[in-house]
Amino acid sequence: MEIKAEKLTKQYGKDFALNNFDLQLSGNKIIGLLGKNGAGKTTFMRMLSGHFLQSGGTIKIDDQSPFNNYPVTKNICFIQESNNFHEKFRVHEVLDIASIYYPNWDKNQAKELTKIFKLKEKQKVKALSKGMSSALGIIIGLSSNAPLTIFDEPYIGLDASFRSTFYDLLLESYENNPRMFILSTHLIDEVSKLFEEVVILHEGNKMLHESSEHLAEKHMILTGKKESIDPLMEGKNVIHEKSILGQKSVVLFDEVMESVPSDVEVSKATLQDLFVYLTKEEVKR
Ligand SMILES: Nc1ncnc2c1ncn2[C@@H]1O[C@H](COP(=O)(O)OP(=O)(O)OP(=O)(O)O)[C@@H](O)[C@H]1O
Repeated sequence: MEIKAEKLTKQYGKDFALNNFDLQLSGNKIIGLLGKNGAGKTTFMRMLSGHFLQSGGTIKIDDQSPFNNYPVTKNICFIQESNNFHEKFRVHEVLDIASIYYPNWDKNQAKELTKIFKLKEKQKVKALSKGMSSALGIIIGLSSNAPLTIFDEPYIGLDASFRSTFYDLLLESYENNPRMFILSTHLIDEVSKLFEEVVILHEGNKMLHESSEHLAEKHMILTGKKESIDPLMEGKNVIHEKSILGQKSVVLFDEVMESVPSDVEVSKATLQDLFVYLTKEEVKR
């Protein structure tokens, strides 16, 4: 699966939800799509899923536009934050409809996951709690076996234990049937270990697209006495700094330093922290 967005733009009145957004994704991997509230993540995922048309630019999946194009969209399963399954249906009916839409639907997997998430097949959608409704979306996302499966914060209402079950199942499903997953989340620390690649959207544009490995390599935290740290910061891209009681800690981005003085400690930031530092308003990149 090859995704290519070029100068992708979505405008609402005078406001741009996406503005000349370029992105290329390919291969079977789990990709984290991160961004602050309003960054444009859902807008991008909706266009990727063919739900609506862009105002400008192009979006192609394997060289085809997804909008209104079932041969493309049957291979895309988009699970949204609030699933909006029709209230009059029962759980098994929602699953039956999904099984017709998605050509690679795995009925046994859906049955097993329904048990794991403790959903009753005969229960009506309108009687599902928020967490149960999220679970139903997750069951569809995983059982669809769609070559491109997109989860937009699919865990609303799910408790920590079921969220952890979801992450385990996602990994298991990926290992059994490698495909492209795009996962948009604000709970970055919970899932960062799953991401092979990370995309950060900021104010309707791409701020960063890196493999997790490269992202770890291209930054460093330096901690030590202020006198030792200050000279190391000169001319460097410092995305965060803090000082406590004469001890200073700085985060350098896009910088590789072969060696540091012996009294300076080198460590790595979590993805969550990097995300926060990079998307803070005062950071210039
Ligand atoms: N239907 C709409 N009409 C007008 N503006 C919209 C509409 N949908 C989205 N927007 C605007 O587009 C921008 C991007 O919204 P989007 O939902 O894509 O962001 P997001 O990154 O998914 O945010 P969140 O993390 O809060 O879900 C926001 O400024 C939002 O207000």
